[in-house]
Amino acid sequence: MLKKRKLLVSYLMVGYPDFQTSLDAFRILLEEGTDILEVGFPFSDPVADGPTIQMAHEVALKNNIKSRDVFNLCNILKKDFPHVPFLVMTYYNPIHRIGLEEFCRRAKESGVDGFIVPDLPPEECDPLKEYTQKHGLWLVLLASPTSTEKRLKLICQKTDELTYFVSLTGTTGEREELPLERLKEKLQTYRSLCDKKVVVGFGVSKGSQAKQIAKFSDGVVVGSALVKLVGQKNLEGLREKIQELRKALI
Ligand SMILES: O=P(O)(O)OC[C@@H](O)[C@@H](O)c1c[nH]c2ccccc12
Repeated sequence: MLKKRKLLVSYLMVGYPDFQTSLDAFRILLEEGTDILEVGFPFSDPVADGPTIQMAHEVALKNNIKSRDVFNLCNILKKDFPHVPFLVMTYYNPIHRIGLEEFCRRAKESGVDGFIVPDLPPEECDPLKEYTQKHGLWLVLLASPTSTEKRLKLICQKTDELTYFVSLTGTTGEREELPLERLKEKLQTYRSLCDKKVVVGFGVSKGSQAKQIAKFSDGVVVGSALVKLVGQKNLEGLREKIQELRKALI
């Protein structure tokens, strides 16, 4: 299902700054050649997120965005973009609260292809994986520069289709400088252990950064830079940003 070119994974939050604007914005990501859509699910305690995305969680919750809205948005967009994988990015708590099987069932029904759950460690993913497998959903796991070799092997074994490699320790958010040399080494280690695809996220906001990272990975994830533009209701700027990133990954 994944294209051969370098992958552009784009993240936005459902319901930020309001449901309709987020729907229009997700559509722009798809129209401009996003390879994997990362669909943000609002949560009250988003510990891995920096200020830009924290604010998006907060506003979406104030807008009373619920799981029903997240799945509804996926359902609407999937009809027009059936070949793009949709990954719901959510903390574990909402999945647990709704129920693992129920969450998977409703996701599948809405055209969702899988999940990224940043606070679910590989050692603890089996209960959820039982149901993702049953429903044919991916569970994409995260690796970080501090993951040990033993852990990287486990992540590779458990993750579906691709690995989300976090570029740095810390929270999401744009960065002027990324630790590219260290990242390159870490990715070389991971790729010697694992032949699944690897995309790199955290801190990427510019075409030039995406281009450099794509030299030693299968693609990049971009979140905060896009969320910021949507928060300003700057959808033309969003379209230009995606075009810039897409072009850098040719
Ligand atoms: O915002 P950034 O730095 O561009 O990073 C991508 C990120 O936003 C997205 O993948 C994401 C949003 N929330 C998360 C929580 C944990 C890990 C990753 C994420």
